Amino acid sequence: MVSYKLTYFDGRGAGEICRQIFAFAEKKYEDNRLSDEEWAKFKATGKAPYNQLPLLEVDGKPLAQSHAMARYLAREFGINGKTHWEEAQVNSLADQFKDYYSEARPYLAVKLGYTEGDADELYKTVYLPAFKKHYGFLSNALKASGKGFMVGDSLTWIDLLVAQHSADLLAREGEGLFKDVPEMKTHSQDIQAIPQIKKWIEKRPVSDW
Ligand SMILES: N[C@@H](CCC(=O)N[C@@H](CS)C(=O)NCC(=O)O)C(=O)O
Repeated sequence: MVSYKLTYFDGRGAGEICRQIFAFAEKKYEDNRLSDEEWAKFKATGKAPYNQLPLLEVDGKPLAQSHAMARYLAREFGINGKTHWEEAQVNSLADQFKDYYSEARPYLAVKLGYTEGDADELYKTVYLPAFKKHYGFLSNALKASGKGFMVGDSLTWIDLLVAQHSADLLAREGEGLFKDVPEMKTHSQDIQAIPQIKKWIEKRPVSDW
């Protein structure tokens, strides 16, 4: 049997997508959560190829970069898209999601307490334009599929990634943010109601991020 170990911090962040893929596929893995002190020691071992987390170890072999890890696991467990074309659509959305995150980062960094700044001002000038643009793209994909999924007629890992981010936004920023894209709120709620995902959300460690 293949052994999987996921090392990340004690938060959802960039580690959560792999945890949800494991949860959906009902696969066993070690959910290794490090404190900042433990991370400093781990980093010094040089085991993380790019000196960052998350890190996935498959039978002891390391793989870094959360999207590469998610793509690998999704392919292993059959939620990467039913055809090569669907897989490419999933990858396209995932790359676009990274662009959204880069644009939103100045606001998110302040809002989550990593840097100092005027969160209200950044919300108006940086975050809202990024949200409107990129959630518009996500909404277009969802409407094009017409099946409640971002791509095709079944769940892929991009649904898990987007649904968790939307759930975090709904909890943190409120429902008003989704007034022009209510279908994205429904998408998040529907994906997170999938029995394996719902079960994981109920039992996962509680964290602020
Ligand atoms: N593009 C990378 C980003 C990884 C990243 O930014 N990791 C942060 C935590 S979310 C980290 O390891 N921070 C600790 C450090 O850099 O020492 C991914 O998606 O995996």
